Amino acid sequence: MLDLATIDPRSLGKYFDHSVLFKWATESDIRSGCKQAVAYNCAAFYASSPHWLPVIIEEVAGSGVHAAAAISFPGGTADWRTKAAETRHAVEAGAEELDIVMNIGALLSGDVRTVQQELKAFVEEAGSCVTKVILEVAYLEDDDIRRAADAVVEAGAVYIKTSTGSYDGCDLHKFTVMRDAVAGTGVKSKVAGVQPPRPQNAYGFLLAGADLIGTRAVPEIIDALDEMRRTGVIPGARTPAAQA
Ligand SMILES: O=C[C@H](O)COP(=O)(O)O
Repeated sequence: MLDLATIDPRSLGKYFDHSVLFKWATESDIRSGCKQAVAYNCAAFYASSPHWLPVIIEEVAGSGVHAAAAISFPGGTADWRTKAAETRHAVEAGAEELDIVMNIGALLSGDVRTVQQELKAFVEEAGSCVTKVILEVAYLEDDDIRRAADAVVEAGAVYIKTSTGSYDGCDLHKFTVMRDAVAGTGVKSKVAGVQPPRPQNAYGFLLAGADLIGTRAVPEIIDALDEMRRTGVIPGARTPAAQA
């Protein structure tokens, strides 16, 4: 868990995956995002598909930031074979980390088998990539989140992730249901789509046990957390004197 009091500031970025996922992103937008990810020493940089991987790989080369892509983003409704083929292409293009969007329409229809099939194929095709599965928790009841988590654990993915950031977001309750559903399994949790993407919110989810935050707002969030680290001041926290 993140401890701002003791963390080496260069390690702060490793709690964050940076991304440029908007539909109209140009090569220039992707390159700028990569440069930010490198400057903030993020864990990975994501674009919305494998298309941008050659550009990302060029930009992050030698930095320790992993080149990453989203699969079937943002809808996740593609057939499992299409998802597997996209994953294979991403691996061939040099991806180091991959986030796939789960077919929650199938899950909510009771078709867990399709979800299991697509996740198994994803993990197999991903090989040595770090694998992450996005649920889109805003559209799932607690029991749906638990069923989705079971499929993620069964598939052997490395991370389970709350949201794409393209639809409704994630709240602390949904995150804790997801976190608890994978507790003790070794599957790690990634939070994204928190609205608004503010430092206090990112910090709150990290304190609640998130292993990683995915966000488009890396500079704003990491700058604020670093300020908190340097000053020992938590924004919004009241001092004992102020509470009296
Ligand atoms: O991983 C997801 C994306 O980084 C989007 O997250 P965001 O909506 O919180 O910026």
